[in-house]
Amino acid sequence: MTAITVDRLHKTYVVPEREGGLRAALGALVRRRTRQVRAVSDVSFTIEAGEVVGFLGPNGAGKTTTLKMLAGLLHPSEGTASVLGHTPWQRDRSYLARMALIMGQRNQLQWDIPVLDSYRLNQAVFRISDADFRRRLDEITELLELGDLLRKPVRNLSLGERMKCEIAGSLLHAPQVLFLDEPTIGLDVAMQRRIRSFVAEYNQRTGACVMLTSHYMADVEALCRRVIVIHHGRLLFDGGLAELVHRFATDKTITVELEDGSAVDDATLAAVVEGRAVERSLTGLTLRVPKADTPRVAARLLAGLPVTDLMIEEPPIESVIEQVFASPAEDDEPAQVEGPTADADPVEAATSPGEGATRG
Ligand SMILES: Nc1ncnc2c1ncn2[C@@H]1O[C@H](COP(=O)(O)OP(=O)(O)OP(=O)(O)O)[C@@H](O)[C@H]1O
Repeated sequence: MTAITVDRLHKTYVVPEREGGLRAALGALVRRRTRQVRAVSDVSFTIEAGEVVGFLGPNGAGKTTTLKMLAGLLHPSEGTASVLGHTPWQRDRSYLARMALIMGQRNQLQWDIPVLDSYRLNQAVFRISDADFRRRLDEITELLELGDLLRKPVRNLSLGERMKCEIAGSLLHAPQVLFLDEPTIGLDVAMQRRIRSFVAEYNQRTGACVMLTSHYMADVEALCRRVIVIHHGRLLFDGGLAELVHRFATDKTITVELEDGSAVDDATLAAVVEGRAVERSLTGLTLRVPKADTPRVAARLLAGLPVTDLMIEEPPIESVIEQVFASPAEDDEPAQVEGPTADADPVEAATSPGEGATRG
């Protein structure tokens, strides 16, 4: 069953443009200049129920804007989307009760009151029965090891503790679609791992569909078999993680172990690798070669050096992604227009009972 359908979605922000100085400020009162920032351009994809999909792109690619549209916080400029059969920006109460947007850099919980009190607030907002609330809270408390944290005011929690409590609070209404925007940002490696395994567990237990943005490739590798990559607002790739590496990786890494790594002199090594850059280690060496040259270079290494072991690998996902993101913009020059300054998006500015779980 398809959970999310996005069809030719566009979002252009209209932002006021002001020059410094009194003269410009006075001029702006009668004649305002605005600039259009194209954040999302013609993006289409579908996601099936139960899928966990990585939503990748460099800073400013349009990920958060897309997630905000799907969570109903922003109206698109053009295009349509359907999530669980709802049009997100219509903000039906029944839709808000079935999804959650969790942003690593935003707070949902009330700063000065104990975590549990914020959860009680969510219970009232989402009309969760006492029995369901207790059962879900017990389950999540155990999985995330929340323990005593529930009684502490949020301001006394560490970043990692707060993030665990934020995630737990956003799941008490048992959403079927999760939009996770950098849920592990700034957390130490152990906490990242804990959150990752919790998301995997939640997905397996409930069959919820998850869209995840993260700059940590470990999150993506652990959770997502499929990735959607956007760049400059446009969809660049939609497919398997392995396929992404295969399609975009131009090089392979060859690592060899040598009988006595340090004994190979520079001149011999340079001749064998034909002057390529080589990284030496205590036990051998590593070099990156274009895919097509891999068999020939491997053969030269085996013939020319005292090799005890040889490995050929795809480059790490981080470096493949870096390569993908390095591709130039097609037409991302912001269009300059003159006109009235746009007000804040009415949906984004709105407050409603559902906003407890859909912060922007
Ligand atoms: N409220 C806004 N008003 C004007 N421009 C905006 C607004 N929000 C985002 N943008 C612009 O839209 C583009 C896409 O931003 P968005 O936050 O969606 O990217 P992102 O992929 O989530 O980036 P990051 O990884 O840095 O969070 C950027 O050029 C950004 O400056």
